[in-house]
Amino acid sequence: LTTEMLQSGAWKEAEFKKFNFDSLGVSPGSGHLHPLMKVREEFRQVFFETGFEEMPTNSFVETAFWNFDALFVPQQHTARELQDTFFLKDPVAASSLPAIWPDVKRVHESGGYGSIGHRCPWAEDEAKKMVLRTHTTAVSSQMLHKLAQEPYRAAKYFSIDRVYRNETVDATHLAEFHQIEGVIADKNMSLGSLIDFLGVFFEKMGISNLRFKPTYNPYTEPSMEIFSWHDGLKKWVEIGNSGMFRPEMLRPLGLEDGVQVAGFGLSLERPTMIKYGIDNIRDLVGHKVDL
Ligand SMILES: COC[C@@H]1[C@H](c2ccc(C#Cc3ccccc3)cc2)[C@@H]2CN(C(=O)Nc3ccc(OC4CC4)cc3)C[C@@H](O)[C@@H](O)CN12
Repeated sequence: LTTEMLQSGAWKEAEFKKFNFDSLGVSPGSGHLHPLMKVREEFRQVFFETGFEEMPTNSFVETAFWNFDALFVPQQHTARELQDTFFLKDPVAASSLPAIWPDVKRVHESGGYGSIGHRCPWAEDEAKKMVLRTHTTAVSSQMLHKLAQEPYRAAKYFSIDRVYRNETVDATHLAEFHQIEGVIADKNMSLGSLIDFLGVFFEKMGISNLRFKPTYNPYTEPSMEIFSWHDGLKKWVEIGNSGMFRPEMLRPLGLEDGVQVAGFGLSLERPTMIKYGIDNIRDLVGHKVDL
């Protein structure tokens, strides 16, 4: 049946076969997950397999309190300056802070729980500022605070979501990237058990032969950078960061002495770019994505 047959009326004399309503028809070009979402799904399955529950990370905006202060990040830390953090203009600040803020202030200014603190001034107004979260640890701190409100239980939480850093962008860094974070709360958690767990976790992603290097994070002590030998590049590649959360963070959140919490993190973009052989992050995200 053609346009000409319809226009000339020739269709009236033509013989047509019966319409087959059971035919499948031409399959449409199907959609597919973005590479980042494919790799995100792989990590999510590994977390579920290892008994983690997913954290609610739907709020990109957090107070500086949860993003920094509750993590024992001093108010004078450079990470809290405009060059590293996106501060909101509206609303510029939260109207109030969680009830635990006096204990957080005390630990920052004069220590506690065996710590000498930062011995720097701590202002409520600084903690009330609204920021685009610079790490998903801003959610982990709130989840640990909630956990502390219940009778003690061991818990494993994870999140894979967007975080924002006001950094200069280059071929492998954008102001927005995805952080993968795992947090394990237990009464028998040690650095050794964290190292063992990380070996199991990364093995499930096909990454073995890990090496650990001491490093510094404001909210974890000890802290370790995680490295893996990359056969293609013939060199040790930094694949993440980890550590034991400090008592100066855990105790003001309400977690009792004896509860240890380990945490680790990596980005989603780096493994995705390596897996798909993408050199420039703009080929992964942005308007010109021809997959
Ligand atoms: C501002 O950038 C931070 C980001 C991102 C990162 C770093 C630290 C954390 C963290 C944490 C943490 C620590 C303690 C407690 C809780 C969370 C999360 C993401 C990656 C972390 N990194 C990173 O992802 N590298 C990586 C990961 C996987 C990978 O897979 C390959 C197939 C083998 C390859 C590389 C390391 C570097 O890329 C680093 O230069 C960039 N880092």
